[in-house]
Amino acid sequence: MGSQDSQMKIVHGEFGYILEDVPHFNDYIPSLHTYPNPLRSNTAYSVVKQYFVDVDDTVPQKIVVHKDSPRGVHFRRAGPRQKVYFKSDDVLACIVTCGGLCPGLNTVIREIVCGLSHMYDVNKVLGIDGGYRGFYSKNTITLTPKVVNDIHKRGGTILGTSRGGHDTAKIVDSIQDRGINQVYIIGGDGTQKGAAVIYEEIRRRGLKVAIAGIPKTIDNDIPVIDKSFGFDTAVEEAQRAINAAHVEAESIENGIGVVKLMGRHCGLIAMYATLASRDVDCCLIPESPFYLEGKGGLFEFIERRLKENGHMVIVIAEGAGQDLLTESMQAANQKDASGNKLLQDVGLWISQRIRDHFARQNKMAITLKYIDPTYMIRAIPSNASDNVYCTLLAQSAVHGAMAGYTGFTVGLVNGRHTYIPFNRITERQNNVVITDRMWARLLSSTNQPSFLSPKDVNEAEKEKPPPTQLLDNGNCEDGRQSGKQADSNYGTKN
Ligand SMILES: Nc1ncnc2c1ncn2[C@@H]1O[C@H](COP(=O)(O)OP(=O)(O)O)[C@@H](O)[C@H]1O
Ligand SMILES: O=P(O)(O)OC[C@H]1O[C@](O)(COP(=O)(O)O)[C@@H](O)[C@@H]1O
Ligand SMILES: [Mg+2]
Repeated sequence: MGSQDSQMKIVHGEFGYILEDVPHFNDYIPSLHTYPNPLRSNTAYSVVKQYFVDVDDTVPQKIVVHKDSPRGVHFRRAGPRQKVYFKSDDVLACIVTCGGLCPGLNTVIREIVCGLSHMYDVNKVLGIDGGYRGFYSKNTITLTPKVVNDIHKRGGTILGTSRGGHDTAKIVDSIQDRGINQVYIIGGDGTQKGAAVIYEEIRRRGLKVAIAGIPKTIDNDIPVIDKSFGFDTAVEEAQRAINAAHVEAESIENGIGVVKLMGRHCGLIAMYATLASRDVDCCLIPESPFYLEGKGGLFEFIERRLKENGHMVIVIAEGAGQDLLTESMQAANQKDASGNKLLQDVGLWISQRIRDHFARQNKMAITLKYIDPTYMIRAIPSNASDNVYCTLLAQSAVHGAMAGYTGFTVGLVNGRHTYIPFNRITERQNNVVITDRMWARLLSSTNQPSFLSPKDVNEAEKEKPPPTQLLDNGNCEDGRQSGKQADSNYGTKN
């Protein structure tokens, strides 16, 4: 490997190889003592050939390549290392969950506690109560394998969560005062930004404290990673609402079922729930503008679909059409404690607009049922495959912290578990790219109008990354600018 960037720990190798590495204690603490990994004598793991990850193992961000394309960006492969930087008895770990709920939070908590205990004989783990503010305003919860044994069967987080309340200095004071030396932070983009500044402060103070993030987002809008835990569970649960809407709609003449799903800025839940269901006639998402009246508008489409089929189902993501909701502007600039914009209820609004339209037209009597399962799809336990996924994420985080890595987020990249620098997952958000094949698949499955003029397509195209995956979005000159580009993300990969 060649030169190293002092700011971002970027290592350049041959043939355009780039490693976007994560920090390590060795970067700022000299002459640290190391210990053999206790897994060497663990009866379950010691029989595995090549159980330990080679120090040079890295994972490419882009897997679609041509014979002459550069090797591109890589991330450090997650997993256990031969040497660890903590003696088991010396570890005092803590876990905190922040931001909105997501299926699988409890599973990740469980597997961090069990991973630390069963793999590394670490038995001092604290739960921080109620998000970041719990570091300085509340007591901690003692977490043992027994305490967390069956929490994966429950929705929510046994630790509680919150928005707002991030005071970096006070959080790091609390970490230092309590003697905590491993911090596991489970949360979304806001939480990971918070984790990044905690790491910076820890490093500034020269503390041997590992900061490990586990990315959480129900919307699946964290870039770089293949998908976020709990997303599949949420999409599955959304099917129940869509089914109910369909049953209601098809049981009555000109029945319309409207289902509002989560997605402030990103329509991935709505898109996948629609693609999975096949009962949906129209899916509306924040990324795709639409209009109601006139030729090519939503009302015209509803009329046509009702004439053809006698019923229809509309799925709308909560962030869709916000620009159209001008009536109640007084709430438009309200924000939550974390600074996230509060949205108007687009489901209620669109339901009323559809009712008004058909009442005014007086040519077709409709019956509309509005179903709002918003919180039901996230306040549930994770499904079986998300449980396994959560387990591997948690174990990756534990292996990384024990091996002395810090300032990283764990994430699945092209099917392999990796350590990703915080900035790569917080610098922008993923979303549906409406000029990509996945959205085309949706349009073709619902046969809904795209609501796009050629001008809109051009606009969307400008925001898109280059047409092949050959250039790495994060590093090609033009790729950094757009917040709306496709990544190697599950949601947008096609
Ligand atoms: N830029 C930031 N710097 C530090 N902390 C942040 C930042 N953005 C959000 N946070 C904190 O992260 C936590 C969760 O953020 P929030 O946006 O509510 O949820 P999510 O992590 O799911 O995006 C909150 O405690 C919030 O104060
Ligand atoms: O009502 P709350 O708790 O603020 O959460 C609702 C919002 O959180 C989200 O689920 C996004 O949260 P995450 O992506 O961080 O999980 C949005 O889709 C939704 O609008
Ligand atoms: Mg967020």
